[in-house]
Amino acid sequence: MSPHRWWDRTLVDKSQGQTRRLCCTVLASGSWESVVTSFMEELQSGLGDRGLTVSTRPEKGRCLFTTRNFNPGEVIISEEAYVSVPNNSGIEWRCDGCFSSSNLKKCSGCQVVWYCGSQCQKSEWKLHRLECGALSKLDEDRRKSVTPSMRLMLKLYLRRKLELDGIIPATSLSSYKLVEALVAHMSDIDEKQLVLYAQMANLVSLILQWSDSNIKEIAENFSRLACNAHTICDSELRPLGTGLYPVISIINHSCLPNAVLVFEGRSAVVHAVQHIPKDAEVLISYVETARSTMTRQKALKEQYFFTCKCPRCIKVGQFDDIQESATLEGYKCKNNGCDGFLLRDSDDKEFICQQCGLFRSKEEIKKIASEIKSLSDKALMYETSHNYQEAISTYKTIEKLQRKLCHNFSISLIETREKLLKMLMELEDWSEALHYCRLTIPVYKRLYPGLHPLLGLQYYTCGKLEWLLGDTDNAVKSLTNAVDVLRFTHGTGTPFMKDLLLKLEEAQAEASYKLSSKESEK
Ligand SMILES: C[S@@+](CC[C@H](N)C(=O)[O-])C[C@H]1O[C@@H](n2cnc3c(N)ncnc32)[C@H](O)[C@@H]1O
Repeated sequence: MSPHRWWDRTLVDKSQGQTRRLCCTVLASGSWESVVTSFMEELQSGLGDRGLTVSTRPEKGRCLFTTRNFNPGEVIISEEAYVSVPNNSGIEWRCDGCFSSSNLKKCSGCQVVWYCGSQCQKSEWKLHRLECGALSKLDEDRRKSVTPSMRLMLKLYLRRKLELDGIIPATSLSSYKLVEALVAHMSDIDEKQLVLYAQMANLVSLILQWSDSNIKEIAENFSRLACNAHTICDSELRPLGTGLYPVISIINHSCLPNAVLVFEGRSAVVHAVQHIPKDAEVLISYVETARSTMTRQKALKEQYFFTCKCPRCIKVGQFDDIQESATLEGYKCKNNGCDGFLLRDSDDKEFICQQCGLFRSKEEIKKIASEIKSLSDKALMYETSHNYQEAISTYKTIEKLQRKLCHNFSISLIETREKLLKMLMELEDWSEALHYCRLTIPVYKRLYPGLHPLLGLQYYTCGKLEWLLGDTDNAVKSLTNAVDVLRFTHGTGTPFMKDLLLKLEEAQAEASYKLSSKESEK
């Protein structure tokens, strides 16, 4: 029997068996339908007070709809993580409670989990007491091989146990029932992935050492996590960990979203980024929106198993979509004064500028692209070994070549400039960092129109650099631009936003002091 058939049978048959087993557990009296109905009623009543409702659409499954108007910047919903883990790797660790990376001490019991102090340790103790017991029984090598994804799964099962034992209460908006209701896409994942989930499930079961643990169910939950868990980021959108937010996970995707998901500590907060009328679907983006339709659709299909039919995606193949893709991921016109986009000619031998008609040879493009490729491998090597001087000089050469090859609004060019900006900031070369930051602003404005956190954060970086360099007037302008976006995407009450507003006030005060000093000198 081929492994494929074996997996098909095991997972599908056991899945049905498991669904029945759970029904029986939940159903002391009444039918499965009545359990689902009462669970949905509870969820609807929990959401009703917030002006939200869940409805189901054949092509999307569950969807989150509004039952009132939401203004730009308004919080649509916020949710604590049902379970979460920091992205601890062999080189970087964070506190399990607040994800901070300072003053960490290892849990003396399991030697796996870190805390920044007794407050975080205490707040996590109910769950960690069980996890610590399980991890402590492992030998050192096995303990070291416990990945964040495996810990997330362990915590999921331990939280379910605490809920069943009545130690952590289940509520209408936070319960394992909501986790079970999340899509798992078991019939869509390929055999290789199934085998991987099964191997991970085996390890989780080995760590839990529960006589009734069900490998198939754990594997299915791994698949659930893959399309429902969120990367938890700090206010500047740097990834810190992973969390499962079962209510926010009801929100579907659009490449033209009307809402954005940000994090305040481990709490997930969804803000409206435009006026959302009553009876509209709340939509966030699951993928980087500044990509061509083909790239976005590929990413959505691979991880979430659907074809997006949002207003941007239905334009696929139309002239403006082709233009957008060729600008984002294509080449530039040979004529430096022209900002046209290139398409292949009918013989597929050359590229033709769609604005001025100038030809560009495929050979020339290939040559520059292969130079960039070999330099990129080198630059990455320098970067990962923290040899920033060499990395910067190599990325500068890449940037020069990309300016010859790619359209001014190309993603690869902006990615290189972003890398240079980050490394130059690391080396405290503020003036060069500002040079690259300023180059990214017009591109960000085009790539992220409207209220997008990445545009706001880029203005913020620009403003900080300008202020550090004593260019107070421009710092005020950039920080004002940052506030104009981020007060909608991040709200105004977070420590990050309070700090930004304070910085803006200080920059404004300094600018007016400088102005009055100049006037009194006259
Ligand atoms: C995080 S869940 C969203 C909630 C989901 N609709 C449910 O019923 O639980 C992600 C899954 O929802 C579906 N989905 C999300 N956005 C979609 C869209 N724009 N079109 C079709 N399906 C979508 C896909 O099946 C995807 O894997």
